[in-house]
This record gives sequence, structure tokens and C-alpha cells, in this order.
Amino acid sequence: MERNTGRAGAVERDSGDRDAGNRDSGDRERGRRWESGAARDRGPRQERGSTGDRGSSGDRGFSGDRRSARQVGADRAHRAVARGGDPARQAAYQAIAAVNRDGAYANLVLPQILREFGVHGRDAAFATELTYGTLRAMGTLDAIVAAAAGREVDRIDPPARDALRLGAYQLLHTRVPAHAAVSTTVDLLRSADGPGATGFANAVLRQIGGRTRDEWLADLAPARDADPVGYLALTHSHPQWIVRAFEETLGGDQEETEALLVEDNYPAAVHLCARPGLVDAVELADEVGGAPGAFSPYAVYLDGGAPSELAAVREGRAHVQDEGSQLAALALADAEVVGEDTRWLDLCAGPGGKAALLGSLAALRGARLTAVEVAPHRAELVEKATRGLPVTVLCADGRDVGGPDLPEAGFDRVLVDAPCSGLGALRRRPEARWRRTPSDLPPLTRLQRELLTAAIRAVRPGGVVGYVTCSPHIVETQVTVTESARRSPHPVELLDARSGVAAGSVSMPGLGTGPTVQLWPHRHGTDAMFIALLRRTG
Ligand SMILES: C[S@@+](CC[C@H](N)C(=O)[O-])C[C@H]1O[C@@H](n2cnc3c(N)ncnc32)[C@H](O)[C@@H]1O
Repeated sequence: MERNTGRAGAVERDSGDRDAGNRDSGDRERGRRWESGAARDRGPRQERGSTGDRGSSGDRGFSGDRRSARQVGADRAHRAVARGGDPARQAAYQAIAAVNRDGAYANLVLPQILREFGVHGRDAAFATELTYGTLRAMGTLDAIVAAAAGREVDRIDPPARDALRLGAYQLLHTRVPAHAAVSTTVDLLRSADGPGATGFANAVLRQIGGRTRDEWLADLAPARDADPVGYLALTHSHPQWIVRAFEETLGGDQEETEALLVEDNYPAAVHLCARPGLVDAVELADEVGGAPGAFSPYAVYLDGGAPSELAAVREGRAHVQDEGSQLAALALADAEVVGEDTRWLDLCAGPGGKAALLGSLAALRGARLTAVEVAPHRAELVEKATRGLPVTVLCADGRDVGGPDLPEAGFDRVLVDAPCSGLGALRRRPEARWRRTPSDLPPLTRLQRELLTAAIRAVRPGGVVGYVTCSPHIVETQVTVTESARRSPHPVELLDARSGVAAGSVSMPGLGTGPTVQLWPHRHGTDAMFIALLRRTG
């Protein structure tokens, strides 16, 4: 890997490894399969779910030295389990606490906690369902907990608050019998926090369990006609600003917006990308017991399991990648370019999913990919992901076009898979909807425009730039493209991205009127990827 420290000020925290959830959780099936064994009294009902509390940081056991605080929490949980506690629920409770009180990411912290607790198999699936489900549904759950407790959730002590969320989730979203949901939650709280709040928790949970979720919502949600956004937000557990943003992109169609919100509350399926030239999607599907994808010629849908353990993934014949991400890379790779077509550039490459697919195609077509990533550890991931492919990894700021490594007008195809809010991948990151705020958007859109402008400078006249985000928010998509094109020092024209996206499939519905493409979880089963193709014309 070549390093070019270049400009400082990377926006690593906003990078959004959007396939991380795909890679790390794979929990749609786990969520479905946990009903039996140690979890015999449980069963999924449905996951529906609004506005939300982001939890507070710095609570007892999680403030100060994070590692030792986490260790304290884990030790306490170990003791509780040793006293006969329920390891799956203990693991879920610890994971929810780490997310809400310590700013952890569920997809990273939960596997670690499951390992620490020695939770496997169906119990791990149950713990995953409880953790992800509770975090996704937190907006709705908090409104119900607050109503039952007679006070806002931020006035409930954090240990009791997280336990109540977990208990309420079981009562309202699963087939866990009410008595089991209440007593295990009270036990959990007692073992984590002592007897102090157990009476309170017991009373609140009994009240919650006295009504169905629909009955609670009928009482708490605003009337749909009077306040559609408030209704959708509370009913489907999304912040109102996100509901508004989705609705705007969907042209004000509330039914579709609702379908999207519903889909966001289900775990995303795991998709593999069969690397071109190394394995065919049909062969790979046979090998891994999956099914070839509907739209990308390289996609394979997995039926649960742990993708990192598959031989094809370990051997580098396939990698985990949402089908929408594959389509975005393919749209760029298949756009018509006249003349030389050997110099490809990925300006925001980490962790390397699209670079791996583009690098595989480059190998077949006699091209070479330069993959730029500003964050050193993510540049290392790109190296790993593209080993053996004709790819040069540069640890540099993609805005610094003009030097010998990133010459002006030096590339035939350029991908800008821009850092974004990640609102298109809420299925994968259960806590993301509560962490993101509208104030994240201005710095992100500034960076997106700078990167897209740099890409237009890096591509030669006649070459093509692909601008991609995993967010359907209009300011990150249409507005960024329009503004960057308007201010570009070089003229550009928008190409119709629909043909590139749909090239490998018999027919792909719901691509709109072009020339840009917006994919959707509820329409296409993919993350909500946005794709624009721009040709430099002078
Ligand atoms: C959405 S992710 C890219 C995902 C990647 N294309 C893939 O398919 O795996 C955006 C990436 O851009 C990187 N990034 C952010 N600012 C950058 C900059 N100024 N120059 C280059 N990379 C940057 C982030 O660190 C992050 O890894």
C-alpha cells in the first residue's frame, strides 16, 4: 500500500461501512430460527415499531475507562449467569446497555459479548433477535414505557430503562409468555443493579403486558390523518426527520414510505458477490446452499449462517456485499466509454467491497484500479480485499487530485462511493436511526461535493464518474450531484444509470424515470443505494 498523508481531517466517523451489518450480523435467519431449545418459550411475532431516545452515555459501569467499565459489566453478568441467570437475555441486556450507554455498535459489541458469555446456537440467535429488535423498536418502546411508567424514559435510571425496553420488546413483539418476559426482566435487573428498582420494573412491565402493541399505539400514536409523519414515526419506530426525508424522496407517497419503514425493521438478508472470473453465481449458490440473485449477475442470496466461515469467502472467490452495492459498481463498469479504458479509480475505497468487484472486472478487461482511502486501517482492509487483483491501494485524501498518483484527467472510470449518512442501510445498523441527526448532513454534503468535484477533475474528457451513496436523502443525492455538476470546472452530462443497473437482470422494476437510480429495500431487497453516472464532456 502506498501512503500519502496528504490533507488531514478525514471523516472516518462518517464513513459508513455499509456492508458491515451484512457481514457481521446475518441475522434475518437467526432471528427466525431461535424458537426452540433453551428458548422454547419464545417465538417471534413481528417487528414493527418512532421517535426515540438515544440513550445517555457515561452511566454507571460504562463511564471513564471504557474497557475496565465494560469488564465490570461483563463480570457482573458472568456472576449473574453463574447464579442461574439466562445467558441469552443477559447478553442482550449487556449489548443494549453498551450501545445506549457507551456508544457501542451492536454489530461489533454483540458478537464479543456472546463469545465472552459462551452463548452459541439458538441462544445466540435469541440474544441477537432481542438486541437488534429492542434497538430498532426503541422509539415505540420508549413511548409505551413512558406511558406505563408515568414519566419520560430519560427520567428512569439507565439500568432499569434498558431492562424495561428489553422486557417491553418481549411482551409486545415476541411470543414469549408475559409471565416469562416480566420475571426474567426483573431477575435481570436484580442481578445487574440490585433489588432497588425491581418492584417498579415489575409494575411497569405488568401494565405494558396488559395491552397489545396495537392497543398501545391506538392510544399513543397521533391520528394518521392529522399527523401522518408523527403516526408513521411512532408506529414504525423511526425519528420523524428520517420519515420526512424518505417521504420526500418517495415523492410524498405515504404508502410506500410506510412499506420502507416496515422493511427497515427487518434484518437485511446476507448477499455474496461471486468474484467475476473466479466463480459463477450459480456455482457459488450451489456450493453455499444459497440462491442466485435477482438483479446482479454476481449476487448470491444466503440463507443465514456465518458467511465468513464459507470456503469461497475464505479463499477470496466471493465476498459479502449487498446486491445494491454490486449494482452500483457494475453501473460504472458497464457505462459506455469511448477510447482507452484501462485506468480505473475508486476514490473512497474502504473497506474494499466495490474495489474488489471492480478489481476483478479490471483483471478480466486488462484494466488497473487505483483504490484511494483516507483512513489507514480502512486502506489496509482494501489491501486485504483486493489481494491478487490489479489494484494499487493509496492511503490518501481523494480530494487531492493533481499529483503523480492521482493525475488530473488521468482516469477512464472513477467511482465516488461517498461517505454518507447511511440512512439507506438502517436494516443493518439497529442503533443508527437514533444516532444520526440532521446536523450530520451539512459536513457530509460538503465532503460529498468536494469528492465528486475531485472525481470530475480526475476523469479524462469522455470518461465516466459514478457517484454513489447509501442514503436516499435528497441533499446527499440529487442536490449533491446537481450542485457539483453546476459548479464543476469541467462540463459534464448525466447518463441514464438505469440501463447499467439493470444490465444483468431480465427486468428490474421500480427504477423510476432516470437518469439517476434510487434502489430501495422494500422494492428491490437491496440497501437504498443512489447511483448517478456523469460523463465529462470537455
Ligand atoms: C461509503 S464508504 C466506501 C465503501 C466502499 N466503496 C466499499 O464498497 O467497501 C466511504 C469511504 O470513504 C472514506 N473517505 C472519507 N473521506 C475520504 C476522503 N476525503 N478521501 C478518501 N476517502 C475518504 C471513508 O473512510 C470510507 O471508508
